[in-house]
Amino acid sequence: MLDALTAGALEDAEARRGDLPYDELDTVARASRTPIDVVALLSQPVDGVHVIAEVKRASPSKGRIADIPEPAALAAAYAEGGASVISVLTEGRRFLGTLDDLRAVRAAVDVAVLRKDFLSTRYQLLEARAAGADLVLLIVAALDDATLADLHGFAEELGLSVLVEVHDADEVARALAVGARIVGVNTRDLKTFEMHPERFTELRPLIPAGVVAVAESGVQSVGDVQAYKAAGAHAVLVGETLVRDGEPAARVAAFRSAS
Ligand SMILES: O=C(O)c1ccccc1NCC(=O)[C@H](O)[C@H](O)COP(=O)(O)O
Repeated sequence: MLDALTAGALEDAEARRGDLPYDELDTVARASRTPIDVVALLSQPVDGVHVIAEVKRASPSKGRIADIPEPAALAAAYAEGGASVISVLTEGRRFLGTLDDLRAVRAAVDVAVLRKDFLSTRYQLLEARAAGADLVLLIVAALDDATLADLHGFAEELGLSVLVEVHDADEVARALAVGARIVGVNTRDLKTFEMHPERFTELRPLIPAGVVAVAESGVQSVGDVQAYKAAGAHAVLVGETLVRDGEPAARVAAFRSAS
């Protein structure tokens, strides 16, 4: 599944590259607004926990989840509720996201924005910066060590913060080896789609002080957030629960203040 998602995202980016060559995009990206330092942002202590609130229409595990005709309006609600970061899924084939969603969110809110996608090339990082992202996702399981190191270094050169996603101890070690400063433990098994919330608690001791720890996926209740905070999460990343909620601002605020 991960290989297919990564290959599809690459194919779509290669098609866009036909319209906007690498060198032109590089110029546009580097001239765009200076990204927010998300490492510093998520390192700031808060009473509760930082919330990364996701714009998510669909997923491989659930199919269509929510109609989101105006991602900007949803992002504004998330910001009103106190989200520290808005995550925008830009993958088109299974998550039904677009880079235009990210641009619309960027234009609507001042808070940090994450490009959540299956990124494997420098071109896709340039796209993220040009569209207004502050933070990009790199999934350790989808990348070999050399590519992970190259993309991590290039993202930082562009001023982008990087959320490095892991699923097990070996991947934590690989993330730290490239200098990851934000490590996200995805509690969803990307092969079986089963949820393993205990995985965050198991892996958290392997993430050193000074590195931001994010608990990703499956958060449904304030109790879930409290458990992740107690286990040492600086932030939680929440998608489905928020997009299904009729009052996303209130739900973000409740998660944000969980302690
Ligand atoms: O959500 C999926 O089904 C999925 C399947 C395969 C790869 C990635 C997938 N999700 C991406 C994410 O990481 C989640 O959207 C994110 O962590 C939020 O999860 P949730 O709160 O459970 O919607």
